[in-house]
Amino acid sequence: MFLKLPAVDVPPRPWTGRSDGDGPGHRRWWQAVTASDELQAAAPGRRPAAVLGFSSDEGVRRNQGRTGAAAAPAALRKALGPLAFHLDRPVADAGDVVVSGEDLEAGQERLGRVLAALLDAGHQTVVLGGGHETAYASYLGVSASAAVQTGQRLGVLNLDAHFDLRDEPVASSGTPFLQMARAEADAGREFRYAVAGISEPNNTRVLFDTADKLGVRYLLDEDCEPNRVQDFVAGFLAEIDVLYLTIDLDVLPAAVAPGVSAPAAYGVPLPVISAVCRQVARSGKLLHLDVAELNPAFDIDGRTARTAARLIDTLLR
Ligand SMILES: N=CN[C@@H](CCC(=O)O)C(=O)O
Ligand SMILES: [Mn+2]
Ligand SMILES: [Mn+2]
Repeated sequence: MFLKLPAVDVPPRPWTGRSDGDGPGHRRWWQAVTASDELQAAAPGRRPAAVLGFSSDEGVRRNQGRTGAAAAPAALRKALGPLAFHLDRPVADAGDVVVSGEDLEAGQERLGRVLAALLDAGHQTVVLGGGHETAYASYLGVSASAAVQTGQRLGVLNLDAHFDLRDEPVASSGTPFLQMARAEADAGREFRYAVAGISEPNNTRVLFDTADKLGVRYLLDEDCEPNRVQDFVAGFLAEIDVLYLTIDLDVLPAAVAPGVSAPAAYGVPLPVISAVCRQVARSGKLLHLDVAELNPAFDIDGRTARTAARLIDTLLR
């Protein structure tokens, strides 16, 4: 029984990559990924993964950043394609939702509808952003999913140099978590939001005050020493049932993540971020994940996309 999904804007295309042969021992991601027309409702057991692109620049443009993130889903697939496939679950590509012109809100709603359908059919979902306005699109899907609607406690863990809690008249890549806080309050739920990697000089006093008012748990980039991050994440996971993990690639040092709107002068080292991903994967609580803010136009050697691809691979183990 194939899954009927709400329409995407660009259907999945065949993946490409290096070929060492056809046998299972030679398998790479591009040979393993199937198109979403082969997506089925998940049988009990290891959840199949579904990848969905959110091609959007509009949030970054509204937030006065350097645009280019609309090209990120394609760049992320290109970086994932040649990786050796060691996962013990199938992966399907559901195509892309594309933000056309300035209508960010309509695009976020479309993404949310497809995502909720994938989640409710039992998939481990991965959204390839987009600027960090991707997070609000992800939230629309996650909050509409049966898991959250039936009362499971949702936690949002953001790996980011920024709070993205801006109070602005229009939504942007700087506002998604304040939008979520308001939506959760409207739904009568507690907003559980934690951020690791906050750069003090890159967030104003107003943003810290907003975080404190909302009860946001955060760890500064300079405090992201391995044991401390592990305790921080473990404490957060203990209070929730299902996790939405969002990785803003500007949490990483500019040397490994130059291709973002706002490269980090300090950044949290990749081994620390990777350890968080392993911890989250092991927890069994990961409902949904996304990666955001990749800007291929500034991505020297594809470093940022390669790093993101590796983290996605780690999270699906
Ligand atoms: N997505 C959010 N971006 C940051 C950008 C900061 C900067 O450009 O320095 C923010 O709004 O805080
Ligand atoms: Mn950021
Ligand atoms: Mn962000």
